[in-house]
Amino acid sequence: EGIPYDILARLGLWNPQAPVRTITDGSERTSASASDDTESIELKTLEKSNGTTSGYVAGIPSRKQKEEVLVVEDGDAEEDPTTPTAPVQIELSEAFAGTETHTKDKVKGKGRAAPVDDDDLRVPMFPAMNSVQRASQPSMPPPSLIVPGAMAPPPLPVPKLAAGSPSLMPPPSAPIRRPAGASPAASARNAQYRPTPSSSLGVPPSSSSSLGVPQQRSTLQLPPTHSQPPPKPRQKVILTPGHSPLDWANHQRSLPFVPLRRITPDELATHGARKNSAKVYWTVLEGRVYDITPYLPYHPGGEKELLRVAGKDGTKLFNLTHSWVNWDNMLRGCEVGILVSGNEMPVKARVEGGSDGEDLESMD
Ligand code: HEM
Repeated sequence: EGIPYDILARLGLWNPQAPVRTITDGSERTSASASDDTESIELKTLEKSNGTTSGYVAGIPSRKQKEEVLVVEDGDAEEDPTTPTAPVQIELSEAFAGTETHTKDKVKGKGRAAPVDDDDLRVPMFPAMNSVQRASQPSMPPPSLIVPGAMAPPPLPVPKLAAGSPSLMPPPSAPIRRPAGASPAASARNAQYRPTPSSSLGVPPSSSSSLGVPQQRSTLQLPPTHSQPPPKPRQKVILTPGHSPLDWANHQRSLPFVPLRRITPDELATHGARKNSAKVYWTVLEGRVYDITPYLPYHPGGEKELLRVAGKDGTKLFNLTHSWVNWDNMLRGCEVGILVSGNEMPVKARVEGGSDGEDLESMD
């Protein structure tokens, strides 16, 4: 058991040239000093009590002997020699003045032969590795780790953050990717979240174009459709107050009933947008003649658009514009007759040159 003393000697924990060695060799007490005599006496006592000198091997004292001798040096002969106290430090300090001290526990505790083992001696760094104190003295290792004959721990790599360091590449410049269709204002807003090229903490830019990968479109964006031209902007007409569709529905019911009559294209033409002093406008939807004059201020598409069909058949244009509109129901109170050809008119009416006063019931 125990650590070979040659290893202890290499590690500086034991010096064969130290006075301690002469003390343990009881047969060589010829030119001892006063202190040596005292130590020899105590050694004899120990030999008596133990009855053996088994701890002495080739002039190198065993650890137990060292402890006993150290107890003697401590001046307390009755102290338990196995008590883990500081005498070892005293002895080693005297043997190697100016060098590092080691406690007995470190040698004895786990029976290890390497007191410089980092697992046992690892202590928190002070100053810290990246502290200002260490930076001012970069070559000075921690004093608690100095062991004679042992290598100092290699300095931990400290990252160099200084600009221009040849070991570090400069941060790549972040390409500014602007999505298609983004407004300059939106790009300006997003710019504050984009890492600047000078920032070393920014996320490295991922330039997909440099990798040959086509840039992905946003999944929220509708696929482009080139089959149809873009629709024209809707021409919204601001209706005057009190002329909403609901208002028209109420107003239509209040219109007086007009007996339906046969209306020729010539009579229809007299109710057109031009040369109409009466300002009464008629139109035809699927053969039925409607007076659209009261509806003009209610038309969501505006009066101008509605007057395009005044004095003529407006079925085609109506359906091209809004075929979904239920014109039959909307213009029920505005109906004035049915469109007939000139040949369908009675002879009397044709001779008289008009159909005014001829309703459909009288013609039947
Ligand atoms: C002849 C009887 C007509 C009636 C009863 C009528 C009725 C209506 C109605 C109810 C709407 C609203 C449709 C909706 O919001 O979905 C509308 C919108 C419109 N109408 Fe007419 N319309 C008539 C004739 C015309 C004509 C001849 C034109 C012109 C060619 C026209 C042009 C428009 C336009 C452009 C709109 C869209 C207004 C908007 O965008 O809000 N309408 N019309």
